[in-house]
Amino acid sequence: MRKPIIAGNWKMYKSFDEAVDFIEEIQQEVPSPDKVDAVICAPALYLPTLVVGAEDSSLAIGAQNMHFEDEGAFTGEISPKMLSNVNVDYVILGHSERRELFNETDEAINKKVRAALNYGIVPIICCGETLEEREAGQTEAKVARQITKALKDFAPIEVEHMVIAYEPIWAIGTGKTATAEDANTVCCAIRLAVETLYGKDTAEKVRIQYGGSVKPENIEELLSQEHIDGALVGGASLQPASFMKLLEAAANA
Ligand SMILES: O=C[C@H](O)COP(=O)(O)O
Repeated sequence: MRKPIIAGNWKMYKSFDEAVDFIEEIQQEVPSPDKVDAVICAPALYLPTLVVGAEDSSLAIGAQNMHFEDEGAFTGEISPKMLSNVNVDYVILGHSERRELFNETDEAINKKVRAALNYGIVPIICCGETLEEREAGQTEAKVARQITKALKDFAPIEVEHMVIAYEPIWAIGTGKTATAEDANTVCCAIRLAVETLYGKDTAEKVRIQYGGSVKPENIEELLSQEHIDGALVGGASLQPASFMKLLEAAANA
């Protein structure tokens, strides 16, 4: 059985003080890493402070994006080497907001995944379809294409430790969730895409999260699905109480 992983994506929300208070409030309550991996992906500016704030707890801290180069003339960017210097454990890559608003390509995401692994940072690789693509019956082909490109040229042992997040774009921040069965079907298609590239053993080990209006009310049903191993959570990760409920549901799944 794959261990569940719940990752909060704070996006561009929270003041510095709110972020510090959140970590302080939950850090001793986070369930054991034997049961669930708990991650908060915070704005880059706050990462070093939050890593220190969470260091005696089971909570890991992640970034929401990074460049693929170690260093260089890339104004405004943050490198995997920099994230590693401040002991960041995870990074979200290829979120639909970055793909759509900042023109991130599959090729760049593939390079970022490579760079994250080079520094021992676990990538959370996002994929998902628009409403138009869903209505045109293109969902599974779209996510398989995104994952095939993002996972190009790795060793199976590297792929096992990656996390994939299936996030239908129409479900993000809208209150609309894919049904648990539909989400499971797409996560199964993603696992098959991984199997095609790296074989069944590897595909069985990769953890696949669902994301898109996940909240305490729907997490149990989502986690009860065979191919859903956790959640990437926006809105419901912003309040300590709702984030803790998601962690508890995953720890007891
Ligand atoms: O990365 C998180 C997703 O974009 C989901 O956001 P949401 O839970 O607010 O729908």
